[in-house]
Amino acid sequence: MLQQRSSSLALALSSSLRRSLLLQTSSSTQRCRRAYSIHADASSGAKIQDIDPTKLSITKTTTPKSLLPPEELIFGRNFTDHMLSLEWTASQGWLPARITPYQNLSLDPATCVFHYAFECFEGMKAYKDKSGHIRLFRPDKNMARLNKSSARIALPTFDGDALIDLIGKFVKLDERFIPQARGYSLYLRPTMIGTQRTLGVGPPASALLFVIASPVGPYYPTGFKAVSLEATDYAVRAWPGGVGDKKLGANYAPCIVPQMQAASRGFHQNLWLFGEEEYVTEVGTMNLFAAVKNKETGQNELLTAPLDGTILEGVTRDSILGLARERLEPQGWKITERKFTMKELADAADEGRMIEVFGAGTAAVVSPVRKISWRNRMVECGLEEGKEAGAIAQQMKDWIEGIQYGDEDHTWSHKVL
Ligand SMILES: Cc1ncc(COP(=O)(O)O)c(C=O)c1O
Repeated sequence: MLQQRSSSLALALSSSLRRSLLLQTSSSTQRCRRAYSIHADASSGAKIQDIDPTKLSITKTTTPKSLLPPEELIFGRNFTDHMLSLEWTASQGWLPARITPYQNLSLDPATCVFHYAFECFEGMKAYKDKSGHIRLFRPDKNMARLNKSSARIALPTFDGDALIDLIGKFVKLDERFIPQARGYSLYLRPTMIGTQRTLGVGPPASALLFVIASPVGPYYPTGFKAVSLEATDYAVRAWPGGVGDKKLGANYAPCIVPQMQAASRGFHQNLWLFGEEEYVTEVGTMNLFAAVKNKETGQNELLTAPLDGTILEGVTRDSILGLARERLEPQGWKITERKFTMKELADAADEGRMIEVFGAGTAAVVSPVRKISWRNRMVECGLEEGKEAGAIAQQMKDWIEGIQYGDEDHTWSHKVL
C-alpha cells in the first residue's frame, strides 16, 4: 500500500521547470556565473527570484502515518508525513516553495544528478523543549554551509533565513513526530540536486532543493559507548584545494570501502590521516578533538585540526570550540586549532600526557574514543578501564544538549514560532 501511495504521488517537476529544461539556455559560462551570483543578479534587477517564504503552498497528506514507539526509531529509516520542495531554474530563480505529502521523486534517467553527482546536503536537527516549543540548533550555520557546497558544484545559492523560515513551517506541520524527551529529535536533511536532463557536462540550468525529516532517538540509548578507530594510511578522503570541506554526496560514497575494511578488523570507524606527516583530520561523519598535556608547558590543551579545506566545517566542532574558549580557557585550558600528527598522539599516550579523544558531530554530539589502531600498534586514548567517556566529552555533551533542548537560554537555539 505504501508503494502504491508513493508511486501515485510521484513528484512531477512543474511544467515551468520542464519548459526551462527544454530550452537551450545561454552559454555554459553565463549559466555558471548565474549559479554563483544569483543574489547579485537579483539586486541588479534581472528577474531572478530568491526564495520567497510567503509564496509557500501546503498540501496536507490524507494518509497520516502512525507514530513508531520511540524505542523503535532507527536513524534515517522512517520519515514524517510531509516534505518541503523548491525548484530553481536559471531563467526564473527560485519558484514558490511547496509542502506536500512525503513522496517519490520522478526524474528522467538522463538527469545530471545521476551522472555527475550534482548533489549536496545538510544534516541538522529540530528538538522539543520542556514547554513543547520546537528549537533548531544554529540553523544559520547549516544554511551557510549548504550555500558554500552548492556554489562549489554550480548549483544555485539562496537566502538562508528564508529557508530557515520554510523549514520552521515544515517542522511545525510534522511536529507530532518529535518525541518530547531528552535525546530525541527530528533529523532534517536539506538536499539540493541538479535536475537538468542532459548528459552534457556543464552547470545545471535547473535544480531541486528538498527537505525531508526523520525522527531519531538518543545515539547512546544506554549511555556513552566509547568507539575504537583504525587510522587509514592507504587512502585519503580530501586534499588541499579539493572539496573535502563541502558537504557533497560525492565525498561520502568513496569513504565506505575504507570504513568497511576498518569494520572487518573490528573497528567502529576509520580515522582519516593526511600526507606523509600523517596529520589527523576527521572520522567518518565527525570532526576529531584530542585533549593532551602539552609536552613543553604541561598545560592542558584541547586540539582539533584547522579549517584548511580538508575537513568538513562541523557545526558541532565550532560549538565545542566556542564553549571551550568561553568556559574551559578560564580554567587554564589552551584551545588550539592546528595541524597535529598521529605520532604526536601516540607520543602523548606513551608519555602519559593523553587525557581524552572524542569525535564531534550532529548525530551523537560527541563520541568518545577508546583507542586508535595505527602502524600495527594501538594508541590508548586516556579512558580509564570501565569508563566510556572522559570529562571533557561529557561536559561538552551536557552543555550542547542543554542549549539544544532549551534548558540554557542561548543565541544558538532558534525557537520555531
Ligand atoms: C565528514 C564530516 N565531518 C564532520 C561532520 C560533523 O559536522 P556537524 O557537526 O555539522 O554535524 C560531519 C557531519 O555532518 C561529516 O559528514
